[in-house]
Amino acid sequence: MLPSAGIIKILCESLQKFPVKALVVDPVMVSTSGDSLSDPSTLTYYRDELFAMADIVTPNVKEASKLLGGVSLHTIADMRDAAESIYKFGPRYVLVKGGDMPDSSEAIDVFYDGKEFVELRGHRIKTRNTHGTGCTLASSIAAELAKGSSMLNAVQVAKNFVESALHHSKDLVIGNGPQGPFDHLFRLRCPPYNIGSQQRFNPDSLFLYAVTDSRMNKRWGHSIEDAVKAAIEGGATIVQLREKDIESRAFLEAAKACMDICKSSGVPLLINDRVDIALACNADGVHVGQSDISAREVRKLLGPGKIIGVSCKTPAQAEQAWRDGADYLGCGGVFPTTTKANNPTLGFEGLKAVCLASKLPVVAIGGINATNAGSVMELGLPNLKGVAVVSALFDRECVSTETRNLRSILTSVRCLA
Ligand SMILES: Cc1ncc(COP(=O)(O)OP(=O)(O)O)c(N)n1
Ligand SMILES: Cc1ncsc1CCOP(=O)(O)O
Ligand SMILES: [Mg+2]
Repeated sequence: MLPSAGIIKILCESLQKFPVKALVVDPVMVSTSGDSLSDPSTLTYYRDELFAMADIVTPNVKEASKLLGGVSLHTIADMRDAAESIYKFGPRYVLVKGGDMPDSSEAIDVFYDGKEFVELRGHRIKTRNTHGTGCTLASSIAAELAKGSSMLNAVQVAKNFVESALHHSKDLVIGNGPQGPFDHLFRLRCPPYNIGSQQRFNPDSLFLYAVTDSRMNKRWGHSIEDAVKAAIEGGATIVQLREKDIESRAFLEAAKACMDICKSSGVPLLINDRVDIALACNADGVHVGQSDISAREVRKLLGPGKIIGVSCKTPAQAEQAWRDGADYLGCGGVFPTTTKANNPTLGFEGLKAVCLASKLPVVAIGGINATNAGSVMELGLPNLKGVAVVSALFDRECVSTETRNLRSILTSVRCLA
């Protein structure tokens, strides 16, 4: 908070003398509650001195209006115009935050890089505990930039963090004023972070991802529960129920039983495609593909604490999945597969392209078995966390033996790395 022109001047001089790696300027002029927090003479100094040095400027709509001489901002189009005008003051990027826009079911921020606009959409969390959201967002952006993130990435991560913190603090009752504080340390306060007793997603759990298939189980006379039990016994680190031809009622019963099995072993259980089943059995998450409900919609339905995986075959799909709030990407078919009809084979080149384009953890899928799993992990891509396997585990008589064998192959590659 820079309350006077003199202080902004001193700050600018200091920044010239001691340049910083990235400068995030949150022009704290009007609080969410509407209070003016700086003297009117600061306006010129913000616009003419500080903004030109900034990597990003992050006004809320009231501040954007003030910076632009009191223009009214009521629509996304107004926010875009404001971002364009503020960009002319010289920062590299502008983020106009729409959290205070009335009558909107979403919290939409407009990001502008001088050429293109990106609308960042989040859930509007109904709570009075919003004190300090702007400061938190700006600080989170700075922290992400310090970690080496790109600007859009940093903004998205920061926005996700604020949304999660708001969600986890929404029912706190502290203090009397119109606004309450929110809890930045919510991840420590409720280690489950997830709803219920589940653990927050650990990308290392993608190491050996067992994906079930009801036809294969039928062929070998295995129930879904037995197959899942055997996969976990053999060392599967995460399980997905991919049951394409089972009736909903039977699926839910099996999913509930599998939840009990997975919970007692500390292995996350995801449901393929079916958000309804995931909600009904309180699964750890959902995996969706490009023709399923989007990750953004799934996130709205499941909330911030659940795991969402998205199948991606291209860098563009990976970028979209990240924007939509996915936790990991499933990339494949790396090799030809007969488990999923008409699934294009990407090969190592396709897998590499997706991994390199994203910061999200990736699990490779498609035709992976004991003979080729090692070669996938030997690619040594830092965000490639593991392999997802269907037939090489479940189209076999002894699921636990196959899983154990694959796990030991993956472990030996990891030990050599
Ligand atoms: C881990 C993982 N990766 C990819 C997929 C494929 O999902 P999708 O493209 O939606 O195809 P279906 O599995 O629904 O046929 C997956 N299931 N799991
Ligand atoms: C679901 C899916 N998505 C891409 S490939 C594939 C099938 C993987 O099955 P398998 O491991 O038997 O090749
Ligand atoms: Mg699907």
